[in-house]
Amino acid sequence: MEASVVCAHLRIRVQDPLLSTLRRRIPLSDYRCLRFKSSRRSCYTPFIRAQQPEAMKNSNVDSEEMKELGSGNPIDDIRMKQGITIRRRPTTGPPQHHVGPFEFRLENEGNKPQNILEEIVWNKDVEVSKMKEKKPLLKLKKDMDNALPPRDFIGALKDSYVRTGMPALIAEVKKASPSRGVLREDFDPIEIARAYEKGGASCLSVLTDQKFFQGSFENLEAIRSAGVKCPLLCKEFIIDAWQIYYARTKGADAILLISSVLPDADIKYMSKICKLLGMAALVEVHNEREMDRVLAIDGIQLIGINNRNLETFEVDISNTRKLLEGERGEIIFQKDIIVVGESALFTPADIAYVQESGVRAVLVGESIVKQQNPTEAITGLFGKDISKI
Ligand SMILES: O=P(O)(O)OC[C@@H](O)[C@@H](O)c1c[nH]c2ccccc12
Repeated sequence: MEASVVCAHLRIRVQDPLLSTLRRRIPLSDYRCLRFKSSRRSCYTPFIRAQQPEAMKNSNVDSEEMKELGSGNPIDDIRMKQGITIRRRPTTGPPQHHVGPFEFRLENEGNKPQNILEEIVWNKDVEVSKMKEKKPLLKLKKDMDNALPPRDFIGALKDSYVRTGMPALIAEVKKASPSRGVLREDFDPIEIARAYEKGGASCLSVLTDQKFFQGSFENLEAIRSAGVKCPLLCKEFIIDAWQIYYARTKGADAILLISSVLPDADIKYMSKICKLLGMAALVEVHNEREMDRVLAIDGIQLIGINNRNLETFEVDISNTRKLLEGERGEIIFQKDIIVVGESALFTPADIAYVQESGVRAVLVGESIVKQQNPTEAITGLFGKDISKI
């Protein structure tokens, strides 16, 4: 007898000796401590999960049932069901796979991130653990008493849209990116922030990731302390609620939640924390599936459609249009959600295109940060001086 089961990355064949041993010889109560070495395939070491799925209990498991069982790991199951391809960093050894009642690791499988976004997230995991150790949440909460008060990020976008009839601008203070390299050598964050404000930006986005974007929390704090009035988005890869509190202590008024990284439960929980702290959450989506997930969550007020795929770096501004067509656009309209068109916007025609698609705000970095005079760059991008409207 042989059962063939498929999981995310591989197909394994569980051979007869293993299955029949499972059926005949193992008392159910001993499942948790057993470990099998497969003599035929030395590359994997399946062992039995502590909790037995119901279907295993009658011990007549055939290949079809095995397929139905799912991974048995609730967190992985949820992520998979929601189409989240970005995996969290395995803490030790190669990643663990789950097939029906089995957990196993492939000894030869590299413990490497599959794409740049995954690499960033894994790196962030290590970084945040260290930061949390230095400053546990209780201490951090004390720092929040001294933080400058949060400002109305969404209100600023709405006011600007109503006033100008053009998408409100979230201008990004961005030195470099993994896809474009260094965008500006003479990078003075405060000077750039002031220039953006002068050019008519409603809000600013400040990259804080050091390793991949050459950003920092010092930049965020410095811009806030310099008296720049535009509300500030902390552009960070958030994977832990601790980071939201940290961003608040550094003067952030909004944070980014990336739906290809975070399951629905995290998005719900983290956006609630934002509300409690008086901050906004910009929830980023890149495809229809992510958009549908986010639209099904109550209380989401701000959605960003990224025209850049963070896994492959491909850019396509028609993505904004695609995700706002038909029923999705209707729901967004009814819920009065503000949609932000993100990335790869360079010309007045690009701005007009995303506005016609239904966005009320845009998030722009490269095209304005690269130019010597960012104030004039904004006028060039919109085709007019939006600071005077
Ligand atoms: O520089 P651009 O192409 O104008 O893009 C700005 C912004 O949309 C981009 O930096 C961005 C969008 N979502 C992100 C998530 C993480 C890091 C960066 C981003």
